[in-house]
Amino acid sequence: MIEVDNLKKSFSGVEVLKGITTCFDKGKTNLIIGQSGSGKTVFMKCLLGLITPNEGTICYNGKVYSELSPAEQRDLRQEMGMVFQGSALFDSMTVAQNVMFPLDMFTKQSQSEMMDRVDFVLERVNLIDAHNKYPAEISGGMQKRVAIARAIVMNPKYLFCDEPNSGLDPKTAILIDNLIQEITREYDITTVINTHDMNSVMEIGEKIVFLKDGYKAWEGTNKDIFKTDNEAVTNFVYSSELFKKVRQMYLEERN
Ligand SMILES: Nc1ncnc2c1ncn2[C@@H]1O[C@H](COP(=O)(O)OP(=O)(O)OP(=O)(O)O)[C@@H](O)[C@H]1O
Repeated sequence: MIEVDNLKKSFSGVEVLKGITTCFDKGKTNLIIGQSGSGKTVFMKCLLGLITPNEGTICYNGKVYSELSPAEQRDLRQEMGMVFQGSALFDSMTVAQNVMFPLDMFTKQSQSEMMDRVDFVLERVNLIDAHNKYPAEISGGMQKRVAIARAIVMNPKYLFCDEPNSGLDPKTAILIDNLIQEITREYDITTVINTHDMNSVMEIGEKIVFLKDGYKAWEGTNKDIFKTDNEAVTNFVYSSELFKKVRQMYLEERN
């Protein structure tokens, strides 16, 4: 679980996060949504320990990050997995080498132990024959699965995904969403996903935090989002005619 209390961040006197309080539950897919420039990336970088907030606290399973020693902060960061926008695989490494990279960097495991773990996570993301392929030789969806395998290879307690569906067709995007949700539940991970994808909001939005101009303007579940009359949320989520119709049908069905 990650608990965020009154988080504030400014750059050159301009406040970008204006006092965010929320929490992200274990075993759930937690989504951060909001318009471009609303502060999603800065928020996620604070959660990753890459940006130091000016005020407020972030508490990871009971441990307040700013109160930890540098060594404890380093240990905590090793409990975090990250799926970057665009996958961010090393082009010159094979799939297996990409996935093994964190184990090689941060553990003292033997080659065979690391290989076993790589086999296990690649199998978990349904990539059994891709070990020796290079990123350029596999599809975007497969690259994303490699990125997920690499993010979970260290058995993280926290998983952060930045726009995990960018560049994928809608069908593949749903497969990736479902895979992230399954893994989150299976390993009881606290997963936080930064997304623009309304399909993800509807499919896997177990907790949604909506940011607007650096504030938390709304939070709730994908079921709540159908019912809310918060204008900022409805303007954002239902900017598409299709989603307006889906919402209308949902509300009619309930009445
Ligand atoms: N290092 C920085 N220095 C100064 N300003 C920054 C820095 N990082 C972000 N900002 C500003 O903070 C605001 C929020 O940016 P952020 O990248 O978090 O938005 P976002 O919601 O992730 O947008 P997008 O959806 O387009 O990625 C923007 O006005 C941006 O210019």
